[in-house]
Amino acid sequence: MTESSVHPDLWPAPSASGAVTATVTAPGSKSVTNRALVLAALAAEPGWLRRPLRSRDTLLMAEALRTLGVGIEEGVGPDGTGEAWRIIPARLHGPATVDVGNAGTVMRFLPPVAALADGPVRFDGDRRAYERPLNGVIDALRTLGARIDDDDRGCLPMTVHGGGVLDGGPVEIDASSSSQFVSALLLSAPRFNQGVEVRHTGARLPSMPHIRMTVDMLRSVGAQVDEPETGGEPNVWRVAPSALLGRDLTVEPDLSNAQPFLAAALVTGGRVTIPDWPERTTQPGDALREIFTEMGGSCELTDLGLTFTGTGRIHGIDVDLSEVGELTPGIAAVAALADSPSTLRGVAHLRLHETDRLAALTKEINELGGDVTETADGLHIRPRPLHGGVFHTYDDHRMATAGSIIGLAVDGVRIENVGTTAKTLPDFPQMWTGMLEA
Ligand SMILES: O=C(O)C1=C[C@@H](OP(=O)(O)O)[C@@H](O)[C@H](O)C1
Ligand SMILES: C=C(OP(=O)(O)O)C(=O)O
Repeated sequence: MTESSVHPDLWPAPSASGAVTATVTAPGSKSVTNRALVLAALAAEPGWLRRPLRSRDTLLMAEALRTLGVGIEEGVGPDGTGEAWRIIPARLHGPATVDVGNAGTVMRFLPPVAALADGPVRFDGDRRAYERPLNGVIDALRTLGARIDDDDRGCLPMTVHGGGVLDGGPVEIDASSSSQFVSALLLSAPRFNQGVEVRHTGARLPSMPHIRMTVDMLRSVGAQVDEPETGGEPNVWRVAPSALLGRDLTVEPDLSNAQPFLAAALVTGGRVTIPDWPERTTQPGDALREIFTEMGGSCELTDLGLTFTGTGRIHGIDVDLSEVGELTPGIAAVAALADSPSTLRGVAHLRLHETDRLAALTKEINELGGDVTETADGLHIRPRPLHGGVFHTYDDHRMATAGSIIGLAVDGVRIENVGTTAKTLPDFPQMWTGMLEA
């Protein structure tokens, strides 16, 4: 187990002296980068990954794949522009130890890859990673022919005893606690002897855009996928066995990490542009265009990117966030500053994220004078005048950015361990102060 650190350091979140006007370039998407790395590692030929996100979660993914034998050369692209990684697939092998940190994508996407490796692969990670559900992946892999030693606990640490090949075939899983169970099985499935048929049996399935992202990216490297949204059976995904192409992929900016910057325009009545906002995307962050508009701004997608303009007034919202759960902390922060109450629904599974996000948001906003209550599947937020204080972050990058949003409007907010943003956005403090000085 890698210890999650206790950080005595407190970062004074800067308040905004007026309307923020800035252009902020968001680094690459975590979810796209880590899917692209897995697919490139499983391909039949080398590929390129341009503008990859360089953060804790993606560097852990790259390091784990290297440990399994994959070549990943970090450098600039063939035309000399921007960062590009060359990924050279190779025979996957153990013995190896994979550190997943607290990355859901690493702890869920890599066990199926390890099942295709020759030799034992041990998985370990942060203390919190031991508590995050993995049973959907472990049970499914056993059904599909893998041997896994997890002391029957259904979570980390564990060892996948890869046999070099995996049968694959039909499997039922309950992915109501994380969409990543489904994505994990689909991503490696072209390399299973029979491919896979995943049938989700649970009552709910969160984060559907992330499953769409998995399906889209599989298809873009040549995989054949049947899925519910293009005429397939409800709750069933099928991936045929096939070789995967090595591609040249440019990673989109991380729209969920663009959230705090867009929120700054909303909260201060300013204007923020995020260049390279994709016209079409499976990223859940695209929903911010609608959600933040409803909360009091307007947005425009042009050749310059997405420009969001605030009005200086923030309205409460009643919204089901089950599809876009990772946006919840940022929306809760804005809602705490609104002129009317908000209800955020459909996100019970956030209790199993980096921290219990529903409990953490409730406690931290209330300690600044707020009035937030937890519901069975979300939050009620009644705005109150807030005051300064310490905003604890529980090793959760999105708690740190949420606290910073509040700090724009409330003097004296200090963020505990702002460095935890390195999970997906290592330069956050500099980007944030840069935005305010622009
Ligand atoms: O597949 C992915 O890249 C992700 C899926 C979602 O997970 P859950 O379905 O567990 O919420 C999301 O919250 C996470 O940040 C990234
Ligand atoms: C839930 C998140 O991360 P993970 O990929 O670790 O699940 C997140 O980034 O909000």
